[in-house]
Amino acid sequence: MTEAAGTATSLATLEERARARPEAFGTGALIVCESLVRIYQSEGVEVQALQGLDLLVRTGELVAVVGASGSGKSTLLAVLSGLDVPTAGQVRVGEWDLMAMTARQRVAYRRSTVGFVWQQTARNLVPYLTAAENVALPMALAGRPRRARRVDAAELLDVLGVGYCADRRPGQMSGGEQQRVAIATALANSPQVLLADEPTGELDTATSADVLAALRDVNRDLGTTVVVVTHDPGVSDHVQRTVAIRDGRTSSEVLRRTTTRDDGTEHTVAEELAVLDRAGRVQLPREYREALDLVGRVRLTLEQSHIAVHPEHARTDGEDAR
Ligand SMILES: Nc1ncnc2c1ncn2[C@@H]1O[C@H](COP(=O)(O)OP(=O)(O)OP(=O)(O)O)[C@@H](O)[C@H]1O
Repeated sequence: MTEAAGTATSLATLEERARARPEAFGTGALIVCESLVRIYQSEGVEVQALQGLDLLVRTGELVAVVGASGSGKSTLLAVLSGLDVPTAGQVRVGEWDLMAMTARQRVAYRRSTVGFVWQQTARNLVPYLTAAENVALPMALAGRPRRARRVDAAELLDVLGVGYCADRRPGQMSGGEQQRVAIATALANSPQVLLADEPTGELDTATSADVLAALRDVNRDLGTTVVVVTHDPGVSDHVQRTVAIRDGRTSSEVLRRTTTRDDGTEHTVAEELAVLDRAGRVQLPREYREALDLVGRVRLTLEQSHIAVHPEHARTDGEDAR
């Protein structure tokens, strides 16, 4: 082999290796949470609200985040909304590095990039302003001219199906109407991301379904990326992607896909997947652990198409020890 040919070969090999190198975590995602940790100090006791949470959300997705009380859902949303800063990890929304923003950038981020809807209807709307005035308020703060504010506010209320509430104050509307006006208000400055923390927490089942449907409409019709936090596991029946948080980490996801049968009819399939984190950790569902009495150490074997987990004292040649 000539020297030139040898050089060409090694260059090609290097190029191939470079191409094969995995992309950086979160490349192409709108929201990137990587190994997020949030530790609170409360009366001398440390509470780890987030314990290395990874989450990626692409532009245009609607994601529900579910989990038991205390699992870290609200902490995650407070971080994404720019209200709280994690103790460690990386968090990015669009171009914004939320770990490294100045106070001024934080205000700009909260005004332009994200909109929020909270559980408490009273926290979302100013009680002495009408629905139209509430929606127009963030537009005024952003310097939008009065006439444009009026037109855009009316249009947003129509999109949310509450145009008829334009001249009513929050006290003159039902809980569901107030939350839909709150969504319109959160969308006033066309944020890329809408964050909703238990927006249906104070509503009955039927009204909750309406508010979730409104979030779906906003996601589909306006293209806004939506992250909605709820303790209601039933939400996964209404959205395509549900991320479950357990002990401050993403533990599993339910994905719903609509497929078309040969006869043209559509049906939806929901599949629950465990989440493998960046360090290779996966959380085994409690039912599985209890069924096989898995505690402490387990034995892993690599099979051709899967990895098997055996109780420590089981034989791994296909036949369990008695
Ligand atoms: N400001 C704080 N100071 C101390 N501990 C806190 C603080 N905020 C949250 N925590 C603790 O962090 C953990 C996660 O709380 P977080 O509110 O994120 O959970 P959650 O899943 O939203 O719960 P819920 O559904 O009850 O609102 C809990 O143990 C909580 O007590």
